[in-house]
Amino acid sequence: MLPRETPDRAAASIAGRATAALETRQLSRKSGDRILVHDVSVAVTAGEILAVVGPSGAGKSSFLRLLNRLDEPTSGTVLLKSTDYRSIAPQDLRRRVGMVMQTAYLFPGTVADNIAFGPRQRGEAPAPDRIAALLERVGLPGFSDRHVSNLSGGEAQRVALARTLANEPDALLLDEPTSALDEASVRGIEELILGIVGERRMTCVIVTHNRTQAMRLAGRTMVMEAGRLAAIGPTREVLHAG
Ligand SMILES: Nc1ncnc2c1ncn2[C@@H]1O[C@H](COP(=O)(O)OP(=O)(O)OP(=O)(O)O)[C@@H](O)[C@H]1O
Repeated sequence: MLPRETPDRAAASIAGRATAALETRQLSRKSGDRILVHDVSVAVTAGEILAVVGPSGAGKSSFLRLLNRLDEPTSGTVLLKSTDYRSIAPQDLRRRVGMVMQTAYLFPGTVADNIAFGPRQRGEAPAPDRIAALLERVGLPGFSDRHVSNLSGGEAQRVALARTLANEPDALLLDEPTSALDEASVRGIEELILGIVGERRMTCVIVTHNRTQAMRLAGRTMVMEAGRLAAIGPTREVLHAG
């Protein structure tokens, strides 16, 4: 039996839902008999960073990939600003929910070509000024004409972020975005993430194996174990309890 909700709790839960920019409802994915993600319900608000931590193989990346339908849920769904994401056209969904992976998958060409890619697909080629402004924002002024093969790992991650920002997403999904970088680049990328999420009021979900990174970035943290949500709460409480 479900626990009964008191009127206060019910009101709080309705208020929480009203402000949730991204919400999963009993989100699950199986592959054959294998449970990758099971029954995860969580709501994230605009401007909030939620960290997802847990042991290797716990389903963190699998969970993230469900949030923009890179993989399809077996059951449950995701709401984006209260709209079921299954009713959003895939191209629009990918624009609204940007993703940056551990390694930046840039295609051969210049930095500007990469940043213009998303908008161009929608017939909205961005002006050079706009590309320059995005590059300025990610700390790469003057990089427009650089070929991506000449970028360091940290620079490539900054370009990946700028490419995502060019789509003006509502939500940003980050899968171990700094784990392939040296320590000096890590802090720079973390500051960038904090800055852009705050100023654009984006919703951000970051998978990280690095607990101190979760402390630095995320107000709340959820712990996954064997595909399930094992704990969620303020990062300090959750990680100190673990
Ligand atoms: N498409 C798939 N089919 C079957 N099993 C899969 C598939 N994708 C992932 N898995 C398995 O599901 C489990 C969860 O994988 P996932 O990559 O989501 O975990 P993770 O918590 O992100 O791990 P890590 O921290 O090592 O990256 C793992 O055991 C993985 O081998």
